[in-house]
Amino acid sequence: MPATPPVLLANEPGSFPHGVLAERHPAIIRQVREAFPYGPERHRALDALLASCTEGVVEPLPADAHDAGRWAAWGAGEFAGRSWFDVPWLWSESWFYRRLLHAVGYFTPGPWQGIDPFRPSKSAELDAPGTDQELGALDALAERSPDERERALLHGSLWGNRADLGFRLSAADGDTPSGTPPLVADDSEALWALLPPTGTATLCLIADNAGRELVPDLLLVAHLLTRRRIGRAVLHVKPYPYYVSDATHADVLDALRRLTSAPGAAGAHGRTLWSALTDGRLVVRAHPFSCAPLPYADMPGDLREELAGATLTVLKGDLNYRRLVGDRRWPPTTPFADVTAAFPGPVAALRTLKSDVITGLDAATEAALVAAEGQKWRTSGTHALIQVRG
Ligand SMILES: O=P(O)(O)OC[C@H]1O[C@](O)(CO)[C@@H](O)[C@@H]1O
Repeated sequence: MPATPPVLLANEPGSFPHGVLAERHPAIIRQVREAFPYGPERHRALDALLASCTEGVVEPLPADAHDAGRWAAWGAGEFAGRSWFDVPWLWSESWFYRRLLHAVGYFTPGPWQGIDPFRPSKSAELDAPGTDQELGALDALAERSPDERERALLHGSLWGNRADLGFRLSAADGDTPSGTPPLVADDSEALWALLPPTGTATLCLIADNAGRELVPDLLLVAHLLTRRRIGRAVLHVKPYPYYVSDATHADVLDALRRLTSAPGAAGAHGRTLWSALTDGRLVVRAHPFSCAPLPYADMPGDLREELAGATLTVLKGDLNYRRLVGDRRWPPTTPFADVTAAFPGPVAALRTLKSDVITGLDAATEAALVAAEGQKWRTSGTHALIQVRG
């Protein structure tokens, strides 16, 4: 393995991480302000957060915050007093969402306690007419062979990470603007090989976004249960709202209701999931580490033990990928197996490319991407990967 590069910071103007802190976070604060009729106190707290995250320094959580100790252990003490731009990017992004929840009173006893500031946008996505069309497309899939169906559902889950629920029947479906292949790595055969139809496998699916990503994730789980490629699934979601659209338990219930009220194949999958939840074949977990600003290499013992017992853990999305391989600008040909060696048990990443982090490419693929797009392919979300380490 090449020398380990440093973790990404956001202190280089013009870089992708810098843009996230300098532009995306202020835009998220604007979006949240408009999501609900928050009172003056909440607006003042949002003003203070805006000033802190753009020009200020990391300030510790109030000592009585329920998770002050946890965040202290995760680095809040070490980074206090430093510019948000000078601490690891993964850390400052994660800290932003924790501070945002503080600003809107999510954890504070009172009327705003437990109100997800991102709920309006999550609901709009789930309720959009496009979702009906996409769910309707499942009926046409029923006429395809089981293998084709399975492949389409895997790709639905993969591309759902782009918030683009398309049940693609082939890897070459869709074009990238530069004409390069959408999939930069495809270990799907290895994934299927890990899940033969014996009905005994346990799948841990570490979910990413709610709505139009979570729906195809759930459909994939329903299909795997039905085909007995798995006997049990554990769906890991976030314990509180995070990274705008990350799925919480409430979002799982919303998605499930959307499915069970749909006609045709979507409704049937919804009922499969409902009964799997009630009989324990499907379990939802919200481990605190799911919102940790740390790589999975640092996961606590209880989570490590749980994932070690899974036949396969699937991690969805860009952020989970960054946490899986380390939030570093690896040479793209760094072997995926090497950077995931510390992960307990077989692991698969399903992700569209939305940050600079990438591993496991072959040299020809990297060269073709760079020739066609410079470095844009890393962050544009038009490429995706399926990587597996058995
Ligand atoms: O929803 P995903 O796929 O985890 O993507 C989130 C990505 O968006 C960003 O927050 C900003 O683009 C990245 O930091 C992060 O990796």
